[in-house]
Amino acid sequence: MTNSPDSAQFTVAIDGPAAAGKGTIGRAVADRFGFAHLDTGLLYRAVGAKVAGGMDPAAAARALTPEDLARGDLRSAEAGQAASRVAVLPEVRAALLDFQRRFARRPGGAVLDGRDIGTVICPAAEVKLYVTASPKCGRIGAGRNWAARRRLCPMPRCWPRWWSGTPATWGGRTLR
Ligand SMILES: Nc1ncnc2c1ncn2[C@@H]1O[C@H](COP(=O)(O)OP(=O)(O)O)[C@@H](O)[C@H]1O
Ligand SMILES: Nc1ccn([C@@H]2O[C@H](COP(=O)(O)OP(=O)(O)O)[C@@H](O)[C@H]2O)c(=O)n1
Repeated sequence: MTNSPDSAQFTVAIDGPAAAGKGTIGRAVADRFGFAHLDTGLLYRAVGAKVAGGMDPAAAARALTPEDLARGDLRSAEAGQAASRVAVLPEVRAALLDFQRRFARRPGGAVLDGRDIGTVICPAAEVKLYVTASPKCGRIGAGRNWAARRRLCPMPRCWPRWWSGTPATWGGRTLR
C-alpha cells in the first residue's frame, strides 16, 4: 500500500437487511469519494442467472467477470430467487469471497454492500456501516419484493398497503 491517492486502498463495508438502503448509501459514498461500488447481491444474482442457463454453480461463480454484472435481467424477481438458491452453496460463497476481496482492495478505494461484508468478507475494512430502517421507514422498501417488505416492516397495519399495491410513502411523499 502506498500513500498515493491514486493507488490507496480504502474499503467501506456496508451491511444490513434487504432494502434497508445499503445500495443507496453505497452509491452515494462511492460517488462522493470517487470509490468503486459493488452491490454484492448482484454477484449472487449473476451466478443464479448463469445456473438457470445451465451452468454448474461453482464453475459459474469461479468464472464470474465484472461484465456479467451488467446483464439487464439481474434485478428481476426470478434472478433474486435464483440468487438465494446459489447463495447457500459453500463452494459458490468461497468463489465469490475471492471476487469480493479482490474488489475491496482495488486501488482507489471501494465500497461493498450486502451481507457479512464487515465481518466475513472485509473484516479489516477501514469503515464499517450497518444500515437498518425503522418499521416506519420499512414502507420505503415497498415495491421491491414481498419478502423484503415483510422482513422490513413487522407492523400488521402496514401490510394491507403493500398487499393492495398502495404506493409507498415517506413524510407524505409518494416514493414509488
Ligand atoms: N433514506 C431513504 N429515504 C427514502 N427512500 C430510501 C432511502 N434509502 C433508500 N431508499 C429507497 O428504498 C429502497 C431500497 O433501497 P436500496 O438502497 O436498494 O436497499 P438495499 O441495497 O439495502 O437492498 C429503494 O427504493 C430506495 O430508493
Ligand atoms: N453479500 C450477499 C449478498 C446477497 N446474498 C444473497 O443474494 C440474494 C440477493 O441479494 P440482493 O441484495 O440482490 O437482494 P435482497 O435479498 O437484498 O433484496 C440474497 O437474498 C442472498 O440470498 C448473499 O448471500 N450475500
